[in-house]
Amino acid sequence: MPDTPSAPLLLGNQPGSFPHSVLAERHPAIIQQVREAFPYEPGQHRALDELLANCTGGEIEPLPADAHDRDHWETWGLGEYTGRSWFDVPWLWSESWFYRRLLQAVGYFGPGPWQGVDPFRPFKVAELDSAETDEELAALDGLAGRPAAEQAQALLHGSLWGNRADLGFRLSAEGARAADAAPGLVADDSDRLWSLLDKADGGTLYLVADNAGRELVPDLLLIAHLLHSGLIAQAVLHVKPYPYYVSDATTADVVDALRRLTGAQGAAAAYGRHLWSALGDGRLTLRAHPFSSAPLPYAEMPGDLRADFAAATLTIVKGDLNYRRLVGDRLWEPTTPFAEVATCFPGPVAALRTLKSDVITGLDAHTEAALVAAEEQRWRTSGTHALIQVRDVP
Ligand SMILES: O=P(O)(O)OC[C@@]1(O)O[C@H](CO)[C@@H](O)[C@@H]1O
Repeated sequence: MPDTPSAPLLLGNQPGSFPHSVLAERHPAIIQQVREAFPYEPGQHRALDELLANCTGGEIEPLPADAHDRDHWETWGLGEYTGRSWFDVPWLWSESWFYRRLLQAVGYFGPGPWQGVDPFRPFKVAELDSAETDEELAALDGLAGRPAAEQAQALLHGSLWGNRADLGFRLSAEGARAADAAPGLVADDSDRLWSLLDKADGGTLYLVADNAGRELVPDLLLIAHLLHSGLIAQAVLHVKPYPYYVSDATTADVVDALRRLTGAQGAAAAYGRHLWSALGDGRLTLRAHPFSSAPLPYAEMPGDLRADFAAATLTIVKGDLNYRRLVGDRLWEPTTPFAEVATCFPGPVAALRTLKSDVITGLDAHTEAALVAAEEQRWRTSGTHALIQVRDVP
């Protein structure tokens, strides 16, 4: 085992830092957006008021004795953190706790009439129904005549940059779009990604999804293309067991995305039908493991999930949060080798992520210097840069 240096864990208790702004500003904004999107009843408004007060100035409270997931949260550190400020526990932990508590406040876990009603659904649906999605789907027809490898690379990039379609991020970073002029890959291991799949010749691709809508659609298109071209024989798609980080994909979002594809025209509809039948005949499988919305890094994944990922030819891990969970939610030196900090993962893994938090590894010194010279530290959180990083040996 290489002697990997460690780095400070990210907490939310430094005013002016990105994690602090998420806890102090983004979470209240999300509560407001959700409140405005639904005709909630008085009990839900009261619970949202309480959550707002608690998440900004209160202490972490225990779950009700009969909460269905109390045992999970006890295992994940709730006992240890109860009574502490949300700002003083690991940032990764307090963010997940926020979504767990928000769902509780709106009655998502029931019992009752609001059980299972996704508080983020209106935002996800609006995005899926948008003109931008129409344009992206129509563009597939132009790709259809190109060589398979070129199509695959274009769809990989679609999946990568689709990660900018993050509704929670946009709530507090509307200005980020203005920096469109200088997007760029800060690390690109895509050749290694393709060579892993090529070598397996009909292997199994796992994809750990991130956001629904305009990220999930290109993720699904990538999977459809790789299945159709025969580069992979099977795919496994990990989604969240419940609504999370505003736009994270659940099974319901996969169904919505597939219906959107099959209801489109041309190549998009063909891909949609292909995925529909792949689900029916077992070539595409869905998973919604409880640990997918756990407040912990992948280093702490349970044995059953570890065994599942170990079966993959390659696992593509999408998005910023999954990256934080993969390498550890720490302020690494940007040149820390990715392969050293992703050792927790039980098989070949590729991270596809746009940069939306301070966590970064695997940069070469020249790239880091160029980013700092151009943008000071803004490149870390602006969502205008992206990476493809691969660790190919377990
Ligand atoms: O995982 P995703 O959807 O790419 O990004 C999630 C995100 O918006 O949320 C976190 C802050 O709340 C950051 O890690 C990141 O900016």
